[in-house]
Amino acid sequence: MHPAEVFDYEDIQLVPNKCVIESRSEADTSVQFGPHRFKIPVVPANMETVINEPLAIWLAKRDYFYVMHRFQPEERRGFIERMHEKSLFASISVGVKADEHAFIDELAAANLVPEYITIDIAHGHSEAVIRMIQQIKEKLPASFVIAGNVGTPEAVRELENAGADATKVGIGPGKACITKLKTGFGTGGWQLAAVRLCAKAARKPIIADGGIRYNGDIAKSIRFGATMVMIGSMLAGHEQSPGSLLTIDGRTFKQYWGSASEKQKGAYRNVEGKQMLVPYRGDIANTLNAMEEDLQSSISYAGGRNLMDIRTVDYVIVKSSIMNGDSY
Ligand SMILES: NC(=O)C1=CN([C@@H]2O[C@H](COP(=O)(O)OP(=O)(O)OC[C@H]3O[C@@H](n4cnc5c(N)ncnc54)[C@H](OP(=O)(O)O)[C@@H]3O)[C@@H](O)[C@H]2O)C=CC1
Ligand SMILES: Nc1nc2c(ncn2[C@@H]2O[C@H](COP(=O)(O)O)[C@@H](O)[C@H]2O)c(=O)[nH]1
Repeated sequence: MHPAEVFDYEDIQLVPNKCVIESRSEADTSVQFGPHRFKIPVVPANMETVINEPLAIWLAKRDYFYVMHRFQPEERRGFIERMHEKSLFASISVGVKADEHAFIDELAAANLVPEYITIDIAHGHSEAVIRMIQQIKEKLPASFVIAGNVGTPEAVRELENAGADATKVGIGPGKACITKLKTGFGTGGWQLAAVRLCAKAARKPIIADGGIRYNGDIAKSIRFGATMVMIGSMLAGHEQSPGSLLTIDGRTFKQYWGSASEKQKGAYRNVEGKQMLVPYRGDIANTLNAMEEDLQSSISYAGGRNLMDIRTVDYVIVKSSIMNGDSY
């Protein structure tokens, strides 16, 4: 890989084009992803401190994408039923162990078909994920399958060839992640470049997952080939976020922990995530509205009218990668 091709969000600036709209409100940020069209190309991370059932309902009712986490497996069947009773789409996560294969069989036998199924494991370029994709495609062919996480073009191609409808890119760039420090592997520090390489190889949509620190990083992800952007820490600090609210020295925070943290696992075994606090940010509606408005502005700077007009703008690399502010 040429060094010039290795960069992260903070290293890139997009180059403006002549504006063709009279108001930012004319810019259309919506995106088609699988069977639905969503208001913005943003999905809260499928983590226990980021999404829960009330927030999933809130998001689905307002045309935002969501992916429910997989850490209360006994709740998932009822969750799908309750979403469908409300005429809302059901979007769940699964792992790859034997009981997860049994769960897919159970859904198929009950004719319960989630609109979206995300296969969520740390190292998604594996036979275990390929087997799970194949099983879902055989038993629940109408479900849109998102597989991950991966960090290479080869992995994207292999999971797509196995039947995945979308792949999720990002090994170790997350705020609560310590994979890069504990294992030496991943896309931490060059996540945006990894999204670019993966998107060039992809024939299906890519989700850029992890490392988003500013709203402008959403536009940068779209520029480099993502169709959807998964966000954890920036969406964990809200009134609706499941983590507990804490006040320290007069400042309010919400809990945020990695899905591979000791807190999530209940034991210090194969830990690749940490627990932390994120500033409390109030109503998530305001944050999502701000993301939409900033994306409308991005589209205007791109000289376009629609989200995908961002794809073709020029860019410059302005400085070297750092570790994205993360620490162990
Ligand atoms: N995006 C990211 O960078 C990362 C995300 N995570 C998140 O943490 C959660 C837990 O992830 P995960 O531990 O994969 O889930 P699981 O504990 O469900 O593991 C899934 C399966 O994959 C195996 N496995 C996991 N990692 C590896 C590996 N490196 N090599 C070989 N086999 C492996 C596990 O076996 P065994 O446990 O016996 O090895 C298990 O059988 C998920 O939500 C995941 O998304 C975790 C780390 C990185
Ligand atoms: N290496 C780890 N990555 C994790 C863990 N839990 C979640 N994640 C990934 O992070 C993103 C969110 O990133 P953010 O920068 O927006 O906060 C999430 O979607 C997962 O892919 C973990 O324990 N270890």
